[in-house]
Amino acid sequence: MATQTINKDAISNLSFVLNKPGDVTFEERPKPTISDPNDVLVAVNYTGICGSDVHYWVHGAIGHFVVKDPMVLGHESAGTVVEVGPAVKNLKVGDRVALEPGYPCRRCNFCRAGKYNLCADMVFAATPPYHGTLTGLWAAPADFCYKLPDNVSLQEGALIEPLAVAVHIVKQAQIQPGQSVVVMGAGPVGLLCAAVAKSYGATKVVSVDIVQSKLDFAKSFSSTHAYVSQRVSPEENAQAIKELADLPIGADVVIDASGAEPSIQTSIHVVRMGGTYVQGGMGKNDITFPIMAMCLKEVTARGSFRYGAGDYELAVELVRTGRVDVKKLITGIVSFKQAEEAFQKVKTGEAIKILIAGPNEKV
Ligand SMILES: NC(=O)c1ccc[n+]([C@@H]2O[C@H](COP(=O)([O-])OP(=O)(O)OC[C@H]3O[C@@H](n4cnc5c(N)ncnc54)[C@H](O)[C@@H]3O)[C@@H](O)[C@H]2O)c1
Ligand SMILES: OC[C@H](O)C(O)[C@@H](O)CO
Repeated sequence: MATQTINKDAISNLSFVLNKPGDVTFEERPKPTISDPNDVLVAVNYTGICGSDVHYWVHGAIGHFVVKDPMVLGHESAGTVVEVGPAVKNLKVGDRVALEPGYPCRRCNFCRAGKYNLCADMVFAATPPYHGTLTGLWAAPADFCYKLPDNVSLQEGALIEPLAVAVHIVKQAQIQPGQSVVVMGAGPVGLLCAAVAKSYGATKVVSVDIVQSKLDFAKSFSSTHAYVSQRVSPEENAQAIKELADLPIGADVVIDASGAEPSIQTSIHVVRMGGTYVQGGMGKNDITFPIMAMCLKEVTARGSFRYGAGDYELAVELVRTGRVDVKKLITGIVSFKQAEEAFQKVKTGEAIKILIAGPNEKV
């Protein structure tokens, strides 16, 4: 099959580049091309801002990932296919897709086992040294681009990435119908974890945060209960959560989507004997952790990192079927040239999700 193209030359590849902490510029970068017959070229329509983008913008590093050279930010994107490689079977020009932004080696044991998020050779957008998706054109393997159903918008498509993070966390938690779930943190990831937990059949979903307005939103979104964490001991906060949600023996599952030390400590005290705890939040590298409570309760503790086989497909399906209404998380949409202002709003906590329109998109 011959390579199809549309109007690619008319598309700008203006990109939002982080030069060093606090220093961002717009730059017309060379257009990517299809280098593998299985690749597609996508015009990026919308990109959400993740906490990690903000972290790189402010600090220039996350753990051992350090921005040493200028790097294009962004990895939560949806776009429109403008060119397909000759071997691509699943997509055609004009298809609207959610972009999965990490490309594993496909050959190591983790990749072969479907746990490709653990691949040591992962090439992940906007994780140094790799450029991100706040750009005009993006080249990607076609099987990491997920066609959006007709009833799912491109704006919703940009929310598939954080939703896939939540899907992976909830899968790690192995939630069963009728179970109780406490979610620490009511930022985008925590909110989406609560919604996915509910769609997995959890009947009590308690959101915990330190900000009342976030919890008000959580209640309107999908949580059955909300608790404002107090400046008391983790044991006292855990007891108050149990009383609030009528969970005398504790919650079946606790998910941390905050990364905050007090919240992680409270989690272990609020989970029931034999319950499950999943670490989704990324905070300090090391914290004080209540190992005795974990040991005596025989807690099953798991980590969760990005997403793996089937997670993007399920995220798209949850949106298609209306089980998770990601539209409600979109606080606003700004033009590409307003990207820095949007970053500022996310940093100050003024917005849940702001989408940045692609450089070729009219707002
Ligand atoms: N595991 C992964 O693959 C993965 C992927 C994306 C994001 N993350 C991480 O998930 C976390 C959530 O992401 P987000 O985008 O929602 O971030 P966010 O910063 O918007 O949300 C974190 C929330 O935690 C709340 N919080 C802070 N201290 C708290 C405490 N003591 N108790 C309860 N809540 C508290 C904050 O008020 C905020 O609402 C972050 O740590 C992020 O780095 C992990
Ligand atoms: O959603 C994916 C995450 O934001 C990334 O893994 C980032 O936190 C580290 O590269």
